[in-house]
Amino acid sequence: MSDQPAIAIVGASGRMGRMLIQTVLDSDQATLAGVTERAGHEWIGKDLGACMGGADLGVTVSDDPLEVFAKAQAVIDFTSPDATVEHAALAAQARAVHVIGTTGMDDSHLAKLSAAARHAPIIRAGNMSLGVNLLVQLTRKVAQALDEDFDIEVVEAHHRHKVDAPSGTALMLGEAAAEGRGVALDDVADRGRDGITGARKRGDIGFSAIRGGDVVGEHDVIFAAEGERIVLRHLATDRRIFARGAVKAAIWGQGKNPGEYDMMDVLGL
Ligand SMILES: NC(=O)C1=CN([C@@H]2O[C@H](COP(=O)(O)OP(=O)(O)OC[C@H]3O[C@@H](n4cnc5c(N)ncnc54)[C@H](O)[C@@H]3O)[C@@H](O)[C@H]2O)C=CC1
Ligand SMILES: O=C(O)C1=N[C@H](C(=O)O)C[C@H](O)C1
Repeated sequence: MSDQPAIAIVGASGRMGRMLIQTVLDSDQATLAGVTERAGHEWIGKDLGACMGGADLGVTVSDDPLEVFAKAQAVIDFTSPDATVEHAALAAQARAVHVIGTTGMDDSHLAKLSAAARHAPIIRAGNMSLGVNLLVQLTRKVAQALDEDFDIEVVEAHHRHKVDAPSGTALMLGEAAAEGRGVALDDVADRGRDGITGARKRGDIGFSAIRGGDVVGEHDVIFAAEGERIVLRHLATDRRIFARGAVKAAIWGQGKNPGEYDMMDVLGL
């Protein structure tokens, strides 16, 4: 076996799936173990290269994750919460590092991931880019330095196909702001303003989501006081930043003990 990890990509035809496959194929530090799509998808049983509009790669798109994971040291998963939970159990069975970018998880999904992480490492982040993970750190620091005279608002924009809101990144930023303030996000989050909402509650952390066109991902954390405003901003213009982070995580996770990790661990932030 080569010392480069073989990586399985699930959700091969997705916006992130395609980007991840290309990133692994271009990497000199990892190889492609195989790819999956959901049962019934038109790519199943076909050659991946042809599906992606190029020459044959000799890799057949599978709908059997366990068969693909058995050949892999890592699985990268940007699919849906229900699919990710199923993949987590199978990746744990195969003792493969599971890198999860999927967002929109609820508490029951997270509990199942924690159970799987008892058997193999899981690295999960709502955003795998270096820039956003730095922004998370900055947000925590700024929130720590300012008092509640500064109202905190997180504003995010994404493409028209995104199905969850607020984005995983917005929630990471909100969590960091709450931590900086020494409060629990659940106690202060204001996620759905509409109609006669009443004046803003002091100390709340507000979230707003814009959906349209092909926006890759934009996040502002606004600290607004009387007479001044600080805006921390990240603009993603290319999904490669997420794919590079995920492949880095898959490599970093090799040899790690079972448990739950995030991109702060991978990036050493
Ligand atoms: N953490 C991060 O850095 C990022 C996270 N994301 C998240 O990744 C997820 C996917 O995003 P996109 O690629 O834009 O969505 P997409 O809808 O383009 O792709 C998802 C793919 O997963 C496939 N899929 C669904 N169930 C499956 C199953 N059981 N087995 C195999 N494949 C299955 C779908 O058929 C689809 O091709 C979302 O939750 C999104 O928020 C997206 C970009 C960056
Ligand atoms: O769905 C997306 O596209 C993205 N999802 C992630 C999120 O929910 O924050 C990361 C990135 O913003 C793109």
